[in-house]
Amino acid sequence: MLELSKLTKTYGGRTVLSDLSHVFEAGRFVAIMGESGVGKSTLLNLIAGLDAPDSGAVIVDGTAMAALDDDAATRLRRTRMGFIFQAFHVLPHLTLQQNVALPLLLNQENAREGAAHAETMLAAVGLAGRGQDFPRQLSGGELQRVAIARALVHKPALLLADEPTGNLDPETAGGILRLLRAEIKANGAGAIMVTHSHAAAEMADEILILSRDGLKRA
Ligand SMILES: Nc1ncnc2c1ncn2[C@@H]1O[C@H](COP(=O)(O)OP(=O)(O)OP(=O)(O)O)[C@@H](O)[C@H]1O
Repeated sequence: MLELSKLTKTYGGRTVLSDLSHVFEAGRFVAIMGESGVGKSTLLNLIAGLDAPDSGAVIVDGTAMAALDDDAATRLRRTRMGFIFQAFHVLPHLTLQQNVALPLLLNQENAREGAAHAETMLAAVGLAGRGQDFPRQLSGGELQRVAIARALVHKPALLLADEPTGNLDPETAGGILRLLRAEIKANGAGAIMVTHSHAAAEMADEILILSRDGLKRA
């Protein structure tokens, strides 16, 4: 369970998020939509711990993230969360198998088991036998499937995704989102997905709109 309590974030004197509170239930797939510049990515970054709020708290399973030291916060993020962010693209100099195994290695899983586990996950996203390929050999849609495999390989309780199908054609995007939904549901994971696409948002269990008044059901 993830609780946001009175989150406020300002940039250079401009308030982007003001006293925002919301409870995200475990295991629910939620889409967040809203006008450009309203603060959707900012909100996701605060939840991910990539940025800190000016005030308020991000509370994961009853623990306020700010109450943890850096190591504990990093550990919690690595084990409990998965990320599909534009900035965390697939690394070009690693094979697909190495890319997907990365969260497992960071979580101290041994390399051989990690590699086998990564291959299983690649197969689950339709890339069986491609583990030794490099990202340059893949299409945009295939790369996005690698990002999904990497985000879910360590079975996080919560997936955070920022425009996971932003640069894909509608048909490919639909396939990716069906896959994303199937994988999180198979793992019992929750997800928070920021998107401008109504078709993408329709794949979620619930759509929330972020505005100056906070998060409201669509
Ligand atoms: N690191 C930063 N420094 C300064 N201003 C920032 C920073 N990050 C975001 N902002 C500002 O905060 C506001 C919200 O940005 P954010 O990217 O969260 O909006 P968004 O709703 O995700 O927009 P879009 O839908 O266009 O991606 C914008 O005005 C943006 O310029």
